[in-house]
Amino acid sequence: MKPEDERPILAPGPRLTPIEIPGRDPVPVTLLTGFLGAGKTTLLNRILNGEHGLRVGVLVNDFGSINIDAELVEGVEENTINLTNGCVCCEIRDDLVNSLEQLLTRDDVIDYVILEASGVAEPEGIVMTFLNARYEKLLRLDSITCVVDAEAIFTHAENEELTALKLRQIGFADMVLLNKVDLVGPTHLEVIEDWIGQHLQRIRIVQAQRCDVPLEILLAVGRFDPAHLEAQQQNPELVGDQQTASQLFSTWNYESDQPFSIEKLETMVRRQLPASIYRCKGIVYCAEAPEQRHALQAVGRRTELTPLDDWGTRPPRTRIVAIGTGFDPGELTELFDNCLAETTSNPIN
Ligand SMILES: Nc1nc2c(ncn2[C@@H]2O[C@H](COP(=O)(O)OP(=O)(O)OP(=O)(O)O)[C@@H](O)[C@H]2O)c(=O)[nH]1
Repeated sequence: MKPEDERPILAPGPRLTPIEIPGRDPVPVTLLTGFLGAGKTTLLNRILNGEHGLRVGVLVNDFGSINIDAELVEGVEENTINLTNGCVCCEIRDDLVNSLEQLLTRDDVIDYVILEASGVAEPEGIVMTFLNARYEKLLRLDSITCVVDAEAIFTHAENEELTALKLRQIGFADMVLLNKVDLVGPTHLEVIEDWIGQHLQRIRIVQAQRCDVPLEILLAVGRFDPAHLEAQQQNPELVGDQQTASQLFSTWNYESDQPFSIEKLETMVRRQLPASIYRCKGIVYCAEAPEQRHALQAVGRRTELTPLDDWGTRPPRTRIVAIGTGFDPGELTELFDNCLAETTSNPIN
């Protein structure tokens, strides 16, 4: 392991007095990693809706000033903490630390913690936070599952930094969920498994559609292995010139009280979203169903617009984020503005 002063981004920080709550065992923590849009929230919801009988505390981190993921996590409002506007691996590490402490020192005991990292997060930095001596009596890192999008894993492969980040997310995990197998054929799956095998050894890979795997391989599995972490920290395939998420990615936010036309929005996102946008997601106010919230999901140009619950007492308001590199924010705003229901001139062709 490198000395701490050489790892300004990755070191856990000098918080060395262990926190202890008498009579409480360390709480197991599962870390969900994986690139933007791979299926982490899908997996989180599957776990939360599964039959495990655990009181789960959830930390969700979105990169961008609007945390859409927190709105897409199903049914654990009071135990969900949003970590917004940065990445828990670096920019908002203190928020992660504070939120963890808040969750784990509450009077009403949490049995399990799941952290969904943002899709741009460097996993090592987060792992080092969990391994801080301050938490050795408070939590136990149980496992790190990396979700991989079988369809999009090689998208933008020409961007070496992006590919290196995806590889690090896989390399620091103790299990890979090769997800979205419905979108690719068996040969492509073999190519991905070979690619992972060429760079990394002994990584368990489980194929899945919509992250549908048994809970038994996800929770309380005790898979985290410090020796594997140490080996990966020295693995020449994974070390490299790590940049912070905000150096590598730009975010764009959109908010509006005016309703969208579902049809215009879907068509625009499918046909006109710039290729430099890796991920776009949001909660949408639609003219066709004004009482109901809709979730907009786009990974590349693959798009889903799905109805959620009613707005209820919340004022209807669209909030969308996009993450990518080298796009023109003004152009993006114009594209979305053109999909508002009352806009008559729409350049979509
Ligand atoms: N076809 C298909 N779509 C999937 C599968 N799993 C997830 N999706 C869709 O992929 C999109 C992204 O899924 P999320 O679970 O939000 O991905 P994520 O990793 O949490 O995304 P970020 O948090 O933004 O990085 C959504 O539209 C999902 O419905 C799958 O196995 N097959």
